[in-house]
Order: sequence, then structure tokens, then C-alpha cells
Amino acid sequence: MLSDQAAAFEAMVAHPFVRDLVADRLPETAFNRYLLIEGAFVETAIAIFGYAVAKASDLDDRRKLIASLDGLAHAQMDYFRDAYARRRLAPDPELQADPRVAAFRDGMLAIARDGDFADILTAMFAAEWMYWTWCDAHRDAQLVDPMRQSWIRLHAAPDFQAQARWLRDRLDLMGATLPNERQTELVALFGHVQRLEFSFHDAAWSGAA
Ligand SMILES: Cc1ncc(C[n+]2csc(CCO)c2C)c(N)n1
Repeated sequence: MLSDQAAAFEAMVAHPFVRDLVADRLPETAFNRYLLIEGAFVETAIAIFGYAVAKASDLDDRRKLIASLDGLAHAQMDYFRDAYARRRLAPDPELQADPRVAAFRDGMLAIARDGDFADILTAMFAAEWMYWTWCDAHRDAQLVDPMRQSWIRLHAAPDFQAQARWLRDRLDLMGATLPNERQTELVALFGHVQRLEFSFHDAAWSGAA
């Protein structure tokens, strides 16, 4: 998956948003846009994991996903609520309606709604492995804003790595039993998610299209 879709993956981990963030030259307006769309994505992720719980058949998988859901619904939602209050960020419906933001949200949700458990694991693996990769590569970046710094640390931390590895291992196990055509579809889906992610980060980085 990673080698087949290397171009899409590499393009995303080298996105100008990532490049400028880790060089500590991402404008505050861009980071604030990011916080607004990222916080909204947490709600989408809750729905995606909900579909995953419904479509999983193994109790251990379900338990794992339910634990992730709890983290999203509580720690993550509270984190963004507090961040918006501290930074006095008001909701921005126009930003959420940006076609690049909408494409990511609706595209990820469509995978979870219309796909099977392997599709959902693939989409979550694509999103989490990509974050783990770029945050791990820049874990030592020294940023003035402690929130930016801690955001990178969070996604380079052992807990997040463990979750990304769980997705990888679960997918490897399941993928081995799937017909070749199905494996090819999942590899293509991985690339599709990287492109959705690229547009999403474009909207944060460059503002209105
Ligand atoms: C745009 C965007 N894409 C991927 C991640 C990585 N990530 C961190 S938590 C989570 C969902 C629950 O595990 C995902 C996918 C992100 N934060 N934002």
C-alpha cells in the first residue's frame, strides 16, 4: 500500500502546510483555520468510528474502536472546545463549506457509510499513518507556539504510534485473505484518502480558493 501509493503519500507528508508548520513560519491565520477544520473533523471521525463499530464482527476490534471513540468524544472534543475559547475562534461556516474541506469530510464519511470494515480500516490507516509519519519526522521541531509543538508531539507519541500500528497490523492480517482485485481496490483507496488529506491541508494553508 505504502510503496504502491508512495507518490500520493510523500506529497501529503511534504505538503506546504507541514513544511511551513515545522519551519515555524505558518501564519497564525492558517493555523487557526486548521484548528477550526480539524476540530470539525473530530466529529466526522466519531461518525466514521461508529460505522466501524457497526461493521466490525470481532469483539476485540469493537472494544478497540469503542476506546478510540471515547477519546474522540471526550478528550479530543474538549481539547478543541478549550482551544477555540482560549484563542477566541468563532465558528466559520464558510470555511467548513470550502470545497476542499467538504470533499475530505464527505469523502471520508462516504467510505465509512458505503464501504465495508476493510475500507474503513484502510481510510483510518491512511489518515493516521500519514500523521504519525510527518509528526515523527519533525518530533524535535522547536516551535514558539506550545500548542503547535504539543500537537506534533501528540501524533509522534507512543500511544498514537500504537494505534496506527494496530490499524496497519489489522489491515495486513485481513488483506492477506482477500482476493487480489479487492486488495488492489484498497490500495487505490489509500491513495484516494491521501489526496483528500492534501486538499484539506491546502484549505488550511492557503485560505479561500
Ligand atoms: C485531517 C487529519 N487527518 C488525519 C489526522 C490524524 N488523526 C489523528 S486522530 C484521528 C482520528 C482518530 O484516530 C486521525 C485520523 C488528523 N488529525 N487530521
